[in-house]
Amino acid sequence: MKKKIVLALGGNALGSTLKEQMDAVKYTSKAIADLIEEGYDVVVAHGNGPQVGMINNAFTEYGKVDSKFPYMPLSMCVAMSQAYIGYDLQNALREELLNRGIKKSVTSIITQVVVDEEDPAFERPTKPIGPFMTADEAEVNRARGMVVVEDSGRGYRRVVASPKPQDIVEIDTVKSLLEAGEIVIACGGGGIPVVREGNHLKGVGAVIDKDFASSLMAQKLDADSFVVLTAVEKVAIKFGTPEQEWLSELTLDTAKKHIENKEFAEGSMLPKVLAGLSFASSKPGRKTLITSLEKAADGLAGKTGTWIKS
Ligand SMILES: Nc1ncnc2c1ncn2[C@@H]1O[C@H](COP(=O)(O)OP(=O)(O)O)[C@@H](O)[C@H]1O
Ligand SMILES: NC(=O)OP(=O)(O)O
Repeated sequence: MKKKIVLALGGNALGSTLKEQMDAVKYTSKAIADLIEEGYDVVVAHGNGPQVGMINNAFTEYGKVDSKFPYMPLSMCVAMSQAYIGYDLQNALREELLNRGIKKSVTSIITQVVVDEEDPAFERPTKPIGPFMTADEAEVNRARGMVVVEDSGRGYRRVVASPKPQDIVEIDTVKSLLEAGEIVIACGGGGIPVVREGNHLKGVGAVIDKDFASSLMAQKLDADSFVVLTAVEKVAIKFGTPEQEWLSELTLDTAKKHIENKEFAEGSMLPKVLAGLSFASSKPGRKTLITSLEKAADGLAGKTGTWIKS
């Protein structure tokens, strides 16, 4: 039987600017097409931090030129980022598959993800979006009402609320397309954050973490494996120190111990490990792989990467 996998693509698979994105998606599509050729049924999710920040900044700047222009909600900017990235990614993947003689349609689904309006994350913005800033630019933007934090010595970045995903509105559509043998791109940028108001879905100002949203999607699709693709081949403890130790496997217990010891950086590796743990512990037999895009096929073949198993 074919194996179902959900891939979560990190920032290095997409680039930050349009030129970088157009180049990166070609490269990324080759790695995804390799997995499709190997016989995996694939659903792809992706991040949007740089892109959603760029879109939001563009509307803010335009608002200064045209005072009649209405405020553009962050939820709408997430929707735009899904289309902006999905358009390039689905075309690159479609072309790569055709070049290999594989005829499969690739579809990006505008995906809404339900969050809890009472989620404490709304009171404590943590998700970095947009470009890095200098200390002076950070001050100017703080005066405009943005929350800006210093990011691990790399500069300053705007942060926004990042509530936990509770439900995926379009999950049945994703399931149907997957069962029909199509390649689906869904939960882009963690999904458009919405809250339910009866039959109405109201967009809210936040950016959901794509690792948490794609872990939830993998659980709802009953995927065999959840695969988090980032810039490192494995997860490490004592990361970035001379004692750094790459890990091939994390059990639920060892992962919890390393989390308590603060081995995984908040805002980068920690959400990946937590999202991976959530999938691996949701049903016996489910496994999460964290590795790089280049090593995805080797990782799935059990040759590398960090596997999280229950
Ligand atoms: N313990 C760790 N093990 C491995 N990488 C880590 C660790 N802590 C932090 N990192 C860093 O986290 C990065 C992944 O986070 P990030 O770049 O935010 O993800 P994304 O690929 O989704 O954009 C890795 O490339 C690495 O530089
Ligand atoms: N939404 C999201 O998690 O984006 P990044 O992966 O780019 O941070």
